[in-house]
Amino acid sequence: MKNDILKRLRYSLGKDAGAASVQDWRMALSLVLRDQLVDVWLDSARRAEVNASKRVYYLSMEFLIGRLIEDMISNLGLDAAARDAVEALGQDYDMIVHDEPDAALGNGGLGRLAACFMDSLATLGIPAFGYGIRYEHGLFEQSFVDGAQAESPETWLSQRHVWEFERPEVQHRIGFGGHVSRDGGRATWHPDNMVVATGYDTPVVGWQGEWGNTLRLWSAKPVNPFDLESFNRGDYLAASRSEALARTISRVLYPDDTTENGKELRLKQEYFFTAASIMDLMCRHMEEDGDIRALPEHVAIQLNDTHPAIAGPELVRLLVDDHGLAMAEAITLARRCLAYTNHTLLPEALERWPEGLFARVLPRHLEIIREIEAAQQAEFPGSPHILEHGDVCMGELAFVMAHKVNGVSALHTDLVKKTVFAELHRIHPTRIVNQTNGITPRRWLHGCNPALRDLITQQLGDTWVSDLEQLAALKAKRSDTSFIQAFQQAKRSNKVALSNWISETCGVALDPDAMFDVQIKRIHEYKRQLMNLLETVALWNEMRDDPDRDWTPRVKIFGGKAAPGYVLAKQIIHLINDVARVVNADPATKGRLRIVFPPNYNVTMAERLIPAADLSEQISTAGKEASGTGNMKFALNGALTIGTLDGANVEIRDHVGSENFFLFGLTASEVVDRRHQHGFSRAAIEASPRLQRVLGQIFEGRFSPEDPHRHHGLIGMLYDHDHFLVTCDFDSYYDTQRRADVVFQNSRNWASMALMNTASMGWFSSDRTIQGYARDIWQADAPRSALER
Ligand SMILES: CCc1ccc([C@H](C)CC(=O)N[C@@H]2O[C@H](CO)[C@@H](O)[C@H](O)[C@H]2O)cc1
Repeated sequence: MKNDILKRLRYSLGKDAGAASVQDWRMALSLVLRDQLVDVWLDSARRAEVNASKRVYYLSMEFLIGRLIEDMISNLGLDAAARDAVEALGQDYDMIVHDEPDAALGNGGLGRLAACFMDSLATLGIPAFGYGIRYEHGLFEQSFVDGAQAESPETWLSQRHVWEFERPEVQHRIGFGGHVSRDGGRATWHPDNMVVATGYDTPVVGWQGEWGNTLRLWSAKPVNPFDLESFNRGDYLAASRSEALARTISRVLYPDDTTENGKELRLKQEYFFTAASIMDLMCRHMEEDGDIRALPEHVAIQLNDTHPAIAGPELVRLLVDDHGLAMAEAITLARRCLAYTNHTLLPEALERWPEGLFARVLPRHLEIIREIEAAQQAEFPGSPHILEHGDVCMGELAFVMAHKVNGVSALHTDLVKKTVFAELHRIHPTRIVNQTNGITPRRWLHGCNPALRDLITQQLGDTWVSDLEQLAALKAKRSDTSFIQAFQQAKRSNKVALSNWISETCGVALDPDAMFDVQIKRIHEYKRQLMNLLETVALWNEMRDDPDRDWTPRVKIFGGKAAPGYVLAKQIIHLINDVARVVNADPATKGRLRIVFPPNYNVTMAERLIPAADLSEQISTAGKEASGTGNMKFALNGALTIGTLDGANVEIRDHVGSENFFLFGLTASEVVDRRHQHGFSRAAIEASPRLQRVLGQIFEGRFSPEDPHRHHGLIGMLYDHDHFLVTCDFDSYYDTQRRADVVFQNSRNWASMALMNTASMGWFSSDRTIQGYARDIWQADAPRSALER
């Protein structure tokens, strides 16, 4: 490999070793690795074609991939070889792999789940394509200016993205606007604005490099790139106008992760990638099979939330307008190919597009949606409407056009049946199924936690990496002193590594023997970072009130971005940084309490923080977090969870044992009841002197002397609009934190509880989740699943 790297450096990058930069070495190493995976990739594509096997198409507006170099290395089993080769060339291996920018093509949970699913589909040998958008700019870069979030454009493509292959021959014309003409019964759409979707393919090779799938991301390009006439007239802007307009469609990821923004460009992005993907898979089917009516046998399309829900009308459009099927048959055929995953119950996240906008941008699709609505109403009179109050409801459209709909945790799926789709569930009682989320153990244990990985492999061999339930064998080690010590040592070495990184990047010194208490996720009121912060201030107060008490030293670590337009979430960030500044400067609690908030939380930072965590904060208002996946990553890496009975916390607690989980707070049904009680938050504050004191301090500007009124809005909101019941869960949360303090003081006991978490997380592998989709939704076989091996 050493010579291959030198050869690539010379002939692909035109550099000799003496002149090479870290980036050059990384590119050269990556190109050598790429050579290794192309064979299995192309071979898999050929085999899928020859076997005419059913393909899965995962349509997602987001793929939160992170870095790929380490994934490629470990899936090819080249960890040692790559490190040895790079070190033999006198280079710093960690520096080289850390040089790769994150592919931050997603906001949070939904996007990261899509990335984990791609890894599991390849590891299980299920032929699949991931389809999405090749954003020029991913999720914004976050920095803090005087404690407040500032955003700047993300620039991952400012350098060559070495893992992708541009496919200039894979192009589809995507239309917008215009009108529909009719001759006889046939409709023809005449768009008045076209762009070209060009495919960029990234190979996704599974564990042990036995199968490779494709992530095809679409980039928008103009039909006519350059208007020479305008240029010759000296109107240079006009000359590149069409190019600029076209590129806008795949220019940037919308940074909202819970609020639909109703922007026309967002609708165009959704249609652009969905239409290109549907056209692409139809071409492949017609080339390979040729019988349009056989489509459902060969194609399973999964819609990652409602963002690609236009896939239903688009498929029907092609079947009717291009293939001449009758509307009714086309609708039925399309439904047999489509399935939809719901990821949120938050009303503001459910997409509804104004009919007027639809009529302007997608006139033919609006007609077809009317046909779909009419057919649904005819067959199921009184069924909830897709077209309602002048809006196109994308949730109802996705549901009606899918043969299966799933939630992402048992509690969430239950709530989907009882709330957002209650009526449709009554009409279609077998359509909704549950598929509890999962995470890939390749990135989220084998890759990010070598210390724990090696300890486990020493014990079990390494087949656990693709058969995670084997971890259960470690339960027998919970009273094995030497194993527990080795387990503790692995955690401590991760905490030391993180302490070094935090002191370098944030200039804050951490005590690796303190409890590392971590909350990393998007900033949102329902995730209740605010409650965590209020508990921290209460703890600070009592550490100062009672300095002689044997306090468990705590390090509070926060990480997460707020959607730029989400003012309240940005205020929460500002408050956390304001409190951190005061607490970290307080000699009275020095060495006992530290608060750090490293800016620009992303996948790579999660890989750094999670292995070093002792306590995982999963404290959302019950009924609001559809599943969570960070919760799974923490437990797998030997952290204990403090959490509510929400999302997948419920199933995690069932698997790890209630004795190994710090539960607190109202349940989902208690939340609903409490909300109906008038003045519930004032009553809760009234009943908690501890909370009153903290709210008073913040309100008076104790943590923002330079702007005493800064947090008035936030605190005022808790008195009268505490929609997410921070006030009601505060005391039980505080008490549970104190319980965790006591347990942590018995490090041996804590470690065996942590081991029980790691050992019990096998079921939360995304391999198990994907096998569930393959069995219950796609009817696709998984040739390489552990079961089949
Ligand atoms: C239209 C704006 C928008 C963009 C993204 C979203 C996503 C659905 C939000 C999201 O990421 N949801 C998270 O999905 C995860 C994967 O299933 C779950 O684990 C999280 O609980 C859920 O919040 C909603 C609305």
